Amino acid sequence: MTVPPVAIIMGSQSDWDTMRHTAETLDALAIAHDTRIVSAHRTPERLYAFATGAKSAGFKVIIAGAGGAAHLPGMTAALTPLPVFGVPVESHALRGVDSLHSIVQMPAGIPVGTLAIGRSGAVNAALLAAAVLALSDPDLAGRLEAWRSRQTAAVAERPQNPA
Ligand SMILES: Nc1c(C(=O)O)ncn1[C@@H]1O[C@H](COP(=O)(O)O)[C@@H](O)[C@H]1O
Repeated sequence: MTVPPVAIIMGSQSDWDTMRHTAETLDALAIAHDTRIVSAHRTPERLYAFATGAKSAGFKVIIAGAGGAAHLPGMTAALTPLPVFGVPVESHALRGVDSLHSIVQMPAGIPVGTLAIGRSGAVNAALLAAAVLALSDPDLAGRLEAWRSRQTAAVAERPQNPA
């Protein structure tokens, strides 16, 4: 079985509402991906097995979404040499600021590329993964360029119903 280039992992089923935007953006770029629930807190052995085996399995980039005390992206980065992008999921109590701070403040030596809180971060994690993969995939580079051109063309010059 061929392993897709991107793994999307998330701490809980409840993160899917955010992380589905990563999956949808990768779909729009025809980038195959795998989605899994992996939690540093609740399923530490699953995390260890996944992260230590991810590179040899054939994954190229890992996108990790988590909320609250969001240790998942950092712990994943500690266990693999692959690039890890972290998406702070918006939490109820602190609106995702806790998630953001947990993911972004990594100690020097173990990087996590941290995106914005919520949907924007989930979309941009996919685009960043696409940009990395496009460095060695000219077809994907073309698809990414076309995606951005469509986005530009979709922005109206004037707002509808201006106040
Ligand atoms: N931050 C983490 C980790 C982790 O970092 O390992 N595992 C679960 N969680 C987060 O807990 C939040 C609440 O989870 P539940 O909705 O299941 O209670 C989720 O946003 C999840 O990412």
